[in-house]
Amino acid sequence: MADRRDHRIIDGKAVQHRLLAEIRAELDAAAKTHPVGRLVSISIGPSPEIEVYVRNQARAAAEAGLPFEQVVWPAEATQEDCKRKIAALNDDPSVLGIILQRPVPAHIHVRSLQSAIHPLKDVEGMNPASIGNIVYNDIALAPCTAAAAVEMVRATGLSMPGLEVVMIGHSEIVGKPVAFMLMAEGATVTVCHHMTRSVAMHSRRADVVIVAVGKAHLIGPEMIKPGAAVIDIGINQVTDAAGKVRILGDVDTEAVREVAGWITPVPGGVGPVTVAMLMRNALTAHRRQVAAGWLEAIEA
Ligand SMILES: Nc1nc(=O)c2c([nH]1)NC[C@@H]1CN(c3ccc(C(=O)N[C@@H](CCC(=O)O)C(=O)O)cc3)C=[N+]21
Repeated sequence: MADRRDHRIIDGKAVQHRLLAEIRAELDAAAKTHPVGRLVSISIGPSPEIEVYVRNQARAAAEAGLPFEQVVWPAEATQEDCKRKIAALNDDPSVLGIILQRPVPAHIHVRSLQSAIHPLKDVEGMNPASIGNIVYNDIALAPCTAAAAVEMVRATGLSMPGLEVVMIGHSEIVGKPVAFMLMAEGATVTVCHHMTRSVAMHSRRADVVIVAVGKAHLIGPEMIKPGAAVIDIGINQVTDAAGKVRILGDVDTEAVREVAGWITPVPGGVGPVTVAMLMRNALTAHRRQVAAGWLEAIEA
């Protein structure tokens, strides 16, 4: 585990607790005027990586004072069953937000279910309306992992206008939203992917390198400009020589931290902040529902 006292390590747990304290204060204030509904976290079928995330969602919701419900639908649920249940959650005023964990079983079309979640309850920011709004710089309900990466760049204190950022990975849930969100802050963003001829040519000139590829220790010290910030979004399960399963990031943290000016560890970096972003999106969804007149004010 990376040494926490090293000032180059951005401590995701510390960022998470700071954000959750802010969210708790704002939720307590919001609950005085309108009832705050519950966040419903849906998984379809069992999946270990989801278990970890949902467990951390429940803990963060408790810390933020947000009502939370975990729902597990059977792996054999049909697309129609799921759509019908999501429609019922959309219409239930006691439900504040809905997140559908990925992966879903192969027979389920996740994009179609994602789009079934009402945009005002889409706390994951994956409804095409939410994703589209990112292009219009309305990034209030952004995908949580992408929002967490942006929060980590903010935590470095680096001035965003003109910042040279290289995003390695171009997924719809991370790479693409991160690029748009940082452009909105004035950064110059280069997006690399598996067809990029030389990733190192780009990463070595970057002030900030963000990586979300899914390959353990893909990024070594030779790919980083001395003093640059390195944001590691990778979550790779690796079985070590002793047969122990470990979580490794896409960055060789111990080697790269000697070159980097800032680095986020895995675990303990972007993961906890992703969970905090989900809670912040829940607060945003509540506010948007109040503004849309969906919730009856509490009589003073
Ligand atoms: N619609 C959807 N959105 C997601 O964002 C999403 C998803 N589905 N499916 C699963 C993956 C995985 N994921 C994690 C987020 C945080 C931690 C996390 O908190 N990790 C801790 C370590 C885990 C622990 O041991 O507590 C850390 O990095 O420090 C883990 C995993 C989000 N995912």
